[in-house]
Amino acid sequence: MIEFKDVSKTFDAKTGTVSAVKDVNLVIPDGKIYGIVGYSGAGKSTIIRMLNGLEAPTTGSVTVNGSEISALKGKALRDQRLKIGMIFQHFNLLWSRTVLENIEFPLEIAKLSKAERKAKALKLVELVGLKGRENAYPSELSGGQKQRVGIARALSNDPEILLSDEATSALDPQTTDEVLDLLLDINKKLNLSVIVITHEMHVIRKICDHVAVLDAGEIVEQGPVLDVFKNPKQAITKRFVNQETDTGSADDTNIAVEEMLKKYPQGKIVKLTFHGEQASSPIVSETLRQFDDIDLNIIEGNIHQTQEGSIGSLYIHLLSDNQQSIDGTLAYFQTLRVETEVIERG
Ligand SMILES: Nc1ncnc2c1ncn2[C@@H]1O[C@H](COP(=O)(O)OP(=O)(O)OP(=O)(O)O)[C@@H](O)[C@H]1O
Repeated sequence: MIEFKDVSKTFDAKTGTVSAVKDVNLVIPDGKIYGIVGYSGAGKSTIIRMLNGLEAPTTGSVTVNGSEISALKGKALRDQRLKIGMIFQHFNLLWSRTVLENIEFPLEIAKLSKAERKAKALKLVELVGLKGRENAYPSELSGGQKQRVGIARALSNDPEILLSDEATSALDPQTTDEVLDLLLDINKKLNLSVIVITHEMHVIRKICDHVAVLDAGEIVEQGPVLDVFKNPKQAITKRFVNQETDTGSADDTNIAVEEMLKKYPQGKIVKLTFHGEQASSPIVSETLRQFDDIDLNIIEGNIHQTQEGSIGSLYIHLLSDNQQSIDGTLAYFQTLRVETEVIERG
């Protein structure tokens, strides 16, 4: 288990004191995939650096399986670092070495014999789906293949934790999904804890069990991924969730909503968010059967899968001469346990 307890980190810069991480509390259980999402400058790198002992917290403690990282020195710290494998946005491969040699590199440092290194690296090549490419150089590989090498290398010392630092940010959407599927597969096969640092909610939604939202050094919201998607509380979390649940761009949606509001100023635009079984229930037709003086236009909708089930969102326009029916419809959605948000002109 990884625990950040009341962790703050400040830096003394020329411009004054920078508060990079503020009073962070996190508990990451073994074997889970835990996401930390934040925009640039939110403090993600500082959190990683405190986890692998490159920075010490100014106050508070970071412990991994009971040992406090900032108290470790010399060999104990080096041994602890071996328990954390890392993968990076730009892969950090050695360009003059083949796939196999890259994977063997940490094992050379760990002073394994040539035969042991090779046997282990070959197993890892197979695990990450690169069989047949052992002797290729990084320049001969696609981005997704390079990241597979990065993953195999990160696993070579049998770490307890895999730390993914924006590992899919340089990849196209399809390759991103392939690499995420591989991380999921490795998490299950090796029962490894995976910490995913990202600015992309898609990555969180697709593989994480739990998410913490980091904003200006603070964790402003955290919880199981489905809960956070269903009911984001903070404005920044809503922005992250909307990255994922809106089908068009935020601008397209805003334009469509503005047009609808202009066209039917007396109606209401409502965003419905539904999950699990509701995502496949005929909610719209059930609602229309209940209220015969309601007209309902669908503006746009979508559905996505998370590790805990599906989640969908639907923008609708409700129109009626009878305000009570509109209120009744909104209340009816709530009885169906659909999250509703009335969109007002921004
Ligand atoms: N060594 C340092 N000295 C001074 N300020 C620092 C130092 N390291 C980080 N900071 C500041 O702390 C804040 C958090 O930085 P950090 O690199 O952790 O964010 P991040 O979320 O990883 O951003 P990015 O995704 O852009 O790397 C920023 O304001 C940054 O300028």
